[in-house]
Amino acid sequence: MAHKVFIDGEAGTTGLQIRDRLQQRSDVELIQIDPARRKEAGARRDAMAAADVAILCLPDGPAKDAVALAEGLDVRFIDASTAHRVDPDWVFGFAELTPDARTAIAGAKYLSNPGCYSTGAIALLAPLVKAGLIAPDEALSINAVSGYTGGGKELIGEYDRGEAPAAFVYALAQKHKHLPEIVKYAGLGARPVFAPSVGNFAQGMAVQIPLHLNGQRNLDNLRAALAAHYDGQRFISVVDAEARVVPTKLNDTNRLEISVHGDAENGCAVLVAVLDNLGKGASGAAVQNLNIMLGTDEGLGL
Ligand SMILES: NC(=O)C1=CN([C@@H]2O[C@H](COP(=O)(O)OP(=O)(O)OC[C@H]3O[C@@H](n4cnc5c(N)ncnc54)[C@H](OP(=O)(O)O)[C@@H]3O)[C@@H](O)[C@H]2O)C=CC1
Ligand SMILES: CC(=O)N[C@@H](CCC(=O)OP(=O)(O)O)C(=O)O
Repeated sequence: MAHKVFIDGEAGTTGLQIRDRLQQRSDVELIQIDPARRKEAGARRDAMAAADVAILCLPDGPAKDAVALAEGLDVRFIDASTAHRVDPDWVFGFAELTPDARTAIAGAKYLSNPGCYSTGAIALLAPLVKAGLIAPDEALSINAVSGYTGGGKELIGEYDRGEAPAAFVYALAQKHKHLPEIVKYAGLGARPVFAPSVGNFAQGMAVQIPLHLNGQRNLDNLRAALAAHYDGQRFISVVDAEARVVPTKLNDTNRLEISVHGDAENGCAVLVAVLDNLGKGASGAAVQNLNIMLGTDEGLGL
């Protein structure tokens, strides 16, 4: 029998991409509501009651409301928003993070999907903190460039109407919503400085972490620790450092690629993660998590 899945926020950027990935599948039946009623509490509760899994592709407030709305229902959640990512009652859906992550995801009733920038930053930092090559309390900085779909319908509208600049840097007040999850899941004891930016391209991102080399921390050891952590993973790999890193390289895939750049003589390095903000950074990861929760092949539809 097909698994019943309701995408709350199906008309949004993340929701549409999840729907595209699921609607061809015979093992999944999408529960849909009349678009005109898509924000009505009653219609949404009925849809959640009929579903095995509800995928929330909503802003944070409505995502919290949706969980409250489902009180008493036998439905599992995947929340694509930031609302529950550091909530201890929710499983953080990053399958490649730890050896037992997939077991936790498979058994989750409440699962939060990682943020796009966070996916890149945590993918780079967590293995290196664990390997002792980055101290948890080290003063770190993270730079990133994202396609504009990361800003949802509102920012997409600005670019579509020609009202947005070719590129901009933002969130410099250090209150970006991804910082708490980066600190928690990378295993940091101090908040990194985060400077994201947006460019005039729809999808794709590159997350960069500059590092000074020292003692054990050389380019080979950094690369070896990351390669060992992701050895055998289907969607994350360590690749050669190219002169140009192109943020759109992995668009329309669920992949994330890591490269280690730098110069031993100068003692400086930059770690880079490339991913599609709508792929491994959102909708692809949500489908990967759904597959693990349903006990099907992790890469189905990806
Ligand atoms: N875009 C990205 O790269 C990523 C997004 N996310 C997260 O996913 C979530 C969705 O983001 P995104 O798809 O980009 O956003 P969009 O703005 O594209 O879509 C949000 C959708 O939610 C709907 N919505 C808003 N309020 C309500 C409500 N009260 N009840 C029901 N539906 C509502 C909107 O309806 P309407 O159609 O009327 O506007 C819209 O369809 C957010 O929490 C975002 O942070 C996570 C990772 C990456
Ligand atoms: C380009 C852009 O605006 N990006 C968004 C992050 C993407 C997103 O919505 O992230 P989560 O839902 O994963 O937290 C931002 O910086 O707020």
